[in-house]
Amino acid sequence: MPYAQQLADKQRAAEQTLAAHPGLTWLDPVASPESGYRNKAKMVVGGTSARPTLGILDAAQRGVDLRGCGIHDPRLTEVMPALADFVGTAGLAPYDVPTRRGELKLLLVTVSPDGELLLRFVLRSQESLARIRKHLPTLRAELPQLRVVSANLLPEHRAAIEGETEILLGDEQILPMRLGALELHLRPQGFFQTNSHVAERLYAHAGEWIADLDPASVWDLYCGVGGFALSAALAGRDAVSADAAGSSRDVVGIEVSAEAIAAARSAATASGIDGVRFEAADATTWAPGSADADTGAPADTGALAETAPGAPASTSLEPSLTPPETVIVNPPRRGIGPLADWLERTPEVRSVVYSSCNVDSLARDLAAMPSFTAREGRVLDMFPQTPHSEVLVRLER
Ligand SMILES: C[S@@+](CC[C@H](N)C(=O)[O-])C[C@H]1O[C@@H](n2cnc3c(N)ncnc32)[C@H](O)[C@@H]1O
Repeated sequence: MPYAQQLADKQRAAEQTLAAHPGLTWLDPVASPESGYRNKAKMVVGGTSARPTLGILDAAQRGVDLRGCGIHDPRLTEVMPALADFVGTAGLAPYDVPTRRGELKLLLVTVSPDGELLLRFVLRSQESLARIRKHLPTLRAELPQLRVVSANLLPEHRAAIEGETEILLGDEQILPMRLGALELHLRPQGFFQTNSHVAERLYAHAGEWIADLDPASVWDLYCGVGGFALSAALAGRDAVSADAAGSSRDVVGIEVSAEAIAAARSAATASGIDGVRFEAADATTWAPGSADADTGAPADTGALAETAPGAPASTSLEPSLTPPETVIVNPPRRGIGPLADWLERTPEVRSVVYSSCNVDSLARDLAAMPSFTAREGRVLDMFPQTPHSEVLVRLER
């Protein structure tokens, strides 16, 4: 399908799905490079050690090679031969799903906008770790852009991309992801938007809305490695003052993945952005718990569980335990669930910036927040050649 038609279809789909919001002004959609846009390759390894396939499994669970996939950044495609050779050199047996034998399940590779790589071996066990370590210097010599390398353990026989245990294979654990004025940090297990070009536009646009709203306080819920929170902290600062530490805006980022929070904190420190704090918590209980704490009702959240009885509830996160003026949400496809109801009944929150990768759950969540008016919306084509897109909406109470 011609790219212009893809974009027009996505725009129409978003407008139709959100047709219940007549006050919504749609801005021009943000286009992406139509190929080579994906910064991460998730390659299931099949075949044999000598002749591995890197790609997907077919219906019979046999490997299908997709190393030339056109949506991958070309800098990922060009390293695939070296990675396939490494499978043979290190004697890594691809995991065979039908017989449940073998060790190497996936290769996960991310490329930064600067061309550096994060490489992860998803393994059934530690059996092949010594051989990976032994041959890694040769791979690093061949691919000097390899910055972070790790092994992830997925011992169970299940259709998952990765397991919980991560073993670093080298000193570096951070891949810097430079997106315009923002430098984000990616660690092996954190989520990152898959299209760096469009992610840069997404954070910049959200930052423009925050600069325009100019709230004293912002919560970024589902903050991942902190793209929206850091953009919100910098929003409205000019280039000169952005160099100086300190922001008058109080920003809190909440995310369930501790790895992502560690990356967000490290990016804030590296860029000298203070006034922004990141905490690992479940946003759906953390936000209502914090707000309840402010009104004196008992708080029932992990984030507040360490607060001594009778002690001020703000000890863990001073002074942001009162609801903020603006909330940014960027949830997984299922949407924000109970947070829609919390936003609806929390009058301190005057505006919401909602970034959604699923316009159906976005429409459902907005229907649960009738006190807010959707003012502006924008389709950002994060996923060309697929029916998916990112939709950014600005809501005001
Ligand atoms: C679509 S990603 C967005 C991440 C981030 N805003 C960004 O731009 O990279 C959704 C994030 O929500 C996190 N998440 C999922 N459920 C959560 C919850 N209940 N509370 C907090 N974070 C959650 C995931 O770990 C993931 O990082």
